[in-house]
Amino acid sequence: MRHAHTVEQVRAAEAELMARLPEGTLMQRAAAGLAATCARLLPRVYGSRVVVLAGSGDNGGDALYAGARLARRGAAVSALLLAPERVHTGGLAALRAAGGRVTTDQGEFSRADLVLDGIVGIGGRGGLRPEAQPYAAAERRGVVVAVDVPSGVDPDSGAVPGAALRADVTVCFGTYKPGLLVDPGASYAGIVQLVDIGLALPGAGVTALQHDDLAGMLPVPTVESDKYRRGVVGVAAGSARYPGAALLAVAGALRGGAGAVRYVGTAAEEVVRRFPEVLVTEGGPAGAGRVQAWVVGPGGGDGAARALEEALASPVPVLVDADGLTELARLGPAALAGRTAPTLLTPHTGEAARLLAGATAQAPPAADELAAARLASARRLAAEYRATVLLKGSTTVVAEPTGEVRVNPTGTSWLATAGSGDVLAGLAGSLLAAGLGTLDAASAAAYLHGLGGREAAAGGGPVTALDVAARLGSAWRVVRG
Ligand SMILES: NC(=O)C1=CN([C@@H]2O[C@H](COP(=O)(O)OP(=O)(O)OC[C@H]3O[C@@H](n4cnc5c(N)ncnc54)[C@H](OP(=O)(O)O)[C@@H]3O)[C@@H](O)[C@H]2O)[C@@H](O)CC1
Ligand SMILES: Nc1ncnc2c1ncn2[C@@H]1O[C@H](COP(=O)(O)OP(=O)(O)O)[C@@H](O)[C@H]1O
Ligand SMILES: [K+]
Repeated sequence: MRHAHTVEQVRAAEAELMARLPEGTLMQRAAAGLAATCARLLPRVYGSRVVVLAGSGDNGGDALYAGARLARRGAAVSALLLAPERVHTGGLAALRAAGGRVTTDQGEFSRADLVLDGIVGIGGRGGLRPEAQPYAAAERRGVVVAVDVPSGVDPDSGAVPGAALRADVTVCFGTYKPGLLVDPGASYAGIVQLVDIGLALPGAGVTALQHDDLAGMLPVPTVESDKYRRGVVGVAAGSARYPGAALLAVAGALRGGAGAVRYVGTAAEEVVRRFPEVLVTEGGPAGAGRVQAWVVGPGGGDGAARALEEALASPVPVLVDADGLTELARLGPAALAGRTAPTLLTPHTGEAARLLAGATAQAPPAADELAAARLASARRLAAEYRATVLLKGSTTVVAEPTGEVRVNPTGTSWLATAGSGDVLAGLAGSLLAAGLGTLDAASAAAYLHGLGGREAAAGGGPVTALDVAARLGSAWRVVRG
C-alpha cells in the first residue's frame, strides 16, 4: 500500500522530528537519497552534465546539496537560480565547494544529461511563475528528476493550475503526496520513488493499493466453498435500446469472484445465449431470487428507475451505475437514507456533476472542473450521498463518506472506450457479492480493470470493452503472483 499525506501532515511530522535532530539533518537525508537515485539514472556520474534548477526555498536547497554530491563524484554541475537573492545559501556554498558553478545560460537546461527540478516543492502554490515557465516548454535531451514534487503541481490535490515541469522520475521525501498519485499531477511525476527520512506520520487519508494488497483481498474459493457461499451477484442492466450493456456488465461480473451471476432484465435471451452459465429472469430485482449484491443501471434506459427502486429496497449492498445514477440524481441523497446495507456509486465526471446537482441547491461544477479536482469531488459526493463513490476517469478515485480515499494506480487511457465502465460495474458488484466491503470492492475492481486494460492495450493498440473483460482472469493471476 502506498500512503500519501498532505502538506500539513508532513509539516507537522517534520517539525516534530527536526526538534530532536541537529539542524540540516533532514535535508542531508533527502539530498543523499536524491543523489543516489540520480547516480543510478546516469550511465556514469563522472563527466555527466547535471543542471540544478534552484528556487527560493528548501526544495532548492535539497537540489543544490544533491548537486554537490554529484559534483564530488565528477559530474559537471551547474545551477540555474530562479531567485538568486533568496537562494538556499548553505546548498549553494556546498555546490561551489564541490566544484559546481552558477550559470545564467538557460540553454544548459536543454543540453544536460540530467536536470534536478528544485524550483518549488511542498511550499509551492499556483502554477510555475513567469521566470520558470520557459523550462516547462523547453527542449530537453536528458532525464528530469523532480525534487519531492514536480514544480507547478499542487501537492495536496494533483491540480496543475498553470504550467508545470514534467518529470521522468520524482524523488519524494518521507511520504507520497496525494498530488503525485492523482491526475493531472500524477501524469507530471513519472516514476515516483520514496526516500525515507525518518518522519513519523499519522494515518494516511489517501492510499493506493499495490499487487500485494490485492493478493490478500481477493476472494479465493476453499474446499468448503460452493457457488452460493461464494456469493451470487444480481445484474439489473440493459434495455431494449442498450442490450449490449447487459452483456458487458455480466462479462465483468463473471470475472469478479462471485459463485454465480443472476441477470434480470429485458436482455435475458441475449445474455443466456452468450453466457450460458448465467441465471436469467425477466422483470426486476424484486422478483428475482436471492442475491448477495446488486449492480443496477448500465444501459438501463427507461427501466432503470424501477430497477433502482427495487434494488435499493433490498437489504444487500447495491452498486449504482450509469442510468441508475441519472435516476438517483433526480431523487437526490434522500433515496439512500433508509438503506441498511452499503451503497456504491460509480459515476464518470458527467454523472458526478448530475449527482451533485441533485444533492445541493448550488449550481454544480462542470464535469471538467470535477476532473481537475478529483479528490475533492469524490469526497464531496461521498459525503452528500453517504455512500462510497468510485469516480471514474484518468486516475479513478474511491472515496468514503469519512473522507478516506483510495487512488487507483493502474489503468490506461485506452480504457476510454464505450462499455468499459459496464465491465467495471459488473466486476465491482461481483466482488461485493463475494463479501468485500464497498471500499475494497471498488478499489480492487478499478485495479484489476486497469491491469486488464493495460494488458489488452499492450503494445499500444485500441481495445474493446470485451477485450478488457477477457483479460480480467489474467489480471487476477498477475496480482496473486
Ligand atoms: N518536509 C520535510 O520533512 C522536508 C522537506 N524538505 C524539502 O523542503 C521542501 C519544502 O521547502 P519550503 O518549505 O522552503 O518550500 P518550497 O517548496 O521550497 O517552496 C517555497 C518557496 O518557493 C516560493 N514559491 C511558492 N510558490 C511558488 C511557485 N509557484 N513558483 C516559484 N516559487 C514559488 C516561495 O516564495 P514566495 O512565495 O515567498 O515568493 C518560497 O520561498 C520540500 O518540498 C522538500 O523538498 C527536505 O529538505 C527534507 C525534509
Ligand atoms: N483518460 C482515461 N484514462 C484512463 N482511464 C479512463 C480514461 N477515461 C476513461 N477511463 C476509464 O474508462 C472507463 C469508462 O467508463 P464509462 O465512462 O462509464 O464508459 P461506458 O459508460 O461507455 O462504459 C472507466 O473505467 C474509466 O475510469
Ligand atoms: K520540485
